[in-house]
Amino acid sequence: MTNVLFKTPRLTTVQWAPLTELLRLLKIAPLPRWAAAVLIGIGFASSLAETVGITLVLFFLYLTMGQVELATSTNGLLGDALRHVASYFDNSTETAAVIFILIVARAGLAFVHALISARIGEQINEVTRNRVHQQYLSTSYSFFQRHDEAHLMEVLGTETWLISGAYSALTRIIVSACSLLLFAAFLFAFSIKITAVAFVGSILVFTGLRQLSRPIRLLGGAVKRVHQELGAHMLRSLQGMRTIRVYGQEKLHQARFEQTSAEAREIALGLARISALVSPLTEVGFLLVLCLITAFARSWGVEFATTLTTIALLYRLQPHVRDLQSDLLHLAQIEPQVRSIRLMLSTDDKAYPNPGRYPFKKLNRRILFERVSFRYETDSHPVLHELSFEIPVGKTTALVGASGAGKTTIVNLLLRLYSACEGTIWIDDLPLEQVQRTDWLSQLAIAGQDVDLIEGTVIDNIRMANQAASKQDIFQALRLAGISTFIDGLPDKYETWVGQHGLRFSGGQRQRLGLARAIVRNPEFLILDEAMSALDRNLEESIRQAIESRFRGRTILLITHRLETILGADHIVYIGAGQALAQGTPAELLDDPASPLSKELRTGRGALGTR
Ligand SMILES: Nc1ncnc2c1ncn2[C@@H]1O[C@H](COP(=O)(O)OP(=O)(O)OP(=O)(O)O)[C@@H](O)[C@H]1O
Repeated sequence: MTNVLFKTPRLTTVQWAPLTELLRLLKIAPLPRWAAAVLIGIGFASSLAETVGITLVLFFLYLTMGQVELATSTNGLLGDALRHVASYFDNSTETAAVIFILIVARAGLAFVHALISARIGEQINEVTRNRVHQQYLSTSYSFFQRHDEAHLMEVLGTETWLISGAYSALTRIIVSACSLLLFAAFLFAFSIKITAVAFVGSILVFTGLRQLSRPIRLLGGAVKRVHQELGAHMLRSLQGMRTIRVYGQEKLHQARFEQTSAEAREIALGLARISALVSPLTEVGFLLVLCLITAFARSWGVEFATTLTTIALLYRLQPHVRDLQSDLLHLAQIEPQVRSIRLMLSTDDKAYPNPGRYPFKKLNRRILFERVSFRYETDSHPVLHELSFEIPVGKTTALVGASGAGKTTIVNLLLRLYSACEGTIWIDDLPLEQVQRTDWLSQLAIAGQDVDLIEGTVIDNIRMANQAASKQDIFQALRLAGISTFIDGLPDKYETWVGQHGLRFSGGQRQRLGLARAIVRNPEFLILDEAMSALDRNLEESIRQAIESRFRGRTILLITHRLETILGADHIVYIGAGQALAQGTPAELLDDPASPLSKELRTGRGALGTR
């Protein structure tokens, strides 16, 4: 990913790459149809008001200096235009009034342009933000394994906000381009020769300034990288706060943060230095062009009025060229961010979970794994290899096996976080992938060893599993999970704020919150993946009994290393090296001297599969 983002396109494409990139992004987050036409129209009208205004200002000067005769005797279109103007206005007050109206009109148009541009820009920001967020929630779960959190935060939290700026720059580029065209048309009509000199000179200035685009783009890429690194440092410090302090790593982490922070400052300064060059270089470049024009005009004997008008127009043209350059450079600077948003929004390189076709009401007979193989990465070793076993409905099945045998992976497949690479998981008579995902998940709940607590209150955390749960349901679930007394004793009780890691709760309390969360869903199929591993035996036993009586007749999948729990199950599946090595009732497995369960029992362990 990082390589793709910072890969530098061929030099020939570098100049216009930022514009192309933005236009490609805008296709994904489309503009209202009328926007471009209206903005170009306003830009054009504004330029027209400006060019006509300049011509009138010149006429006004001739008028006040008593030089109208001389000016209107000029040949060519300028003479025609001035004669035309002279036939309308014979006093300076009227001319000044029209100039004033034109200036006000231009200012009004600029205001309307800014309003529309801001409105559409914010709309694009919003659409982009929402789509990136939606992308995070809808792409395959494995997508997140390949991207670091800092990058995902940077794209959603920072980069999506840059799009309105990019869009405003684009609209200003359109307006500046309109102005340039109109100025060029006026100049061309007044004097072809001078326009040719101005054109060649402007192209040289423009090309010279465009050379800044490459370093700016590279620095823009560096900004992205350094921001991402800063984000990674921040996440590390916040998420690893306890570890950093426990191991006394504060100085080291502060030093690393400061180093990246200093790098960010240097890059920002580099950008500021290059951007600051635009204005003086444009001014000097245009001054040279004006000198050239004056020299050529003299040697070609061009009339004074024509020379003066073209110079005035060219002088007014200069800010437009400068703005155009600044906006193009701004786009070049944020191109890496625009590209990263586009790549994030692109659906071509991403997989999406299959929503499934068939509605699903109730699990009736069994869940069957049939020769299921799975690997996390395409080229990695399979974690599950032609695994076959059954989870009978309405019973408690214990999944046993050594650490790393693949038990949680089986749960991940059942939760449809991943899909089997080969083989089929049957839900009664339907392959799991074909069952409507939302229907299937509505029947399911999981409590695990590590509980994903979110920023929010205790109630918010429990409601993650069931938004419709009443407070009464939540209290009952917490009671069943054996944590209600503790919560009742907290100053804010159920409104107590639970941080991301729930660090104010002990490991066992966090697990019980996770259990309450699963219980409140009232599932037909409950998965307990080492969900009580942090509890003492007595507490585990009492909660397990409470859960069993509450969910009697429903399907429970239990992953545990505790022997008593395993022996209390209706059905046991023993997993080893990604395969089911044995399965049956506890009695069947204990009676079979070859079964791994009876072998382990003979070794006299109190816990199974811990090797
Ligand atoms: N997201 C992942 N990406 C790559 N490999 C993974 C991922 N999750 C698990 N694995 C690998 O898959 C194998 C099985 O892991 P799994 O968590 O399913 O084992 P487990 O039987 O639940 O172990 P434990 O009892 O220790 O929880 C391990 O070798 C592990 O490294």
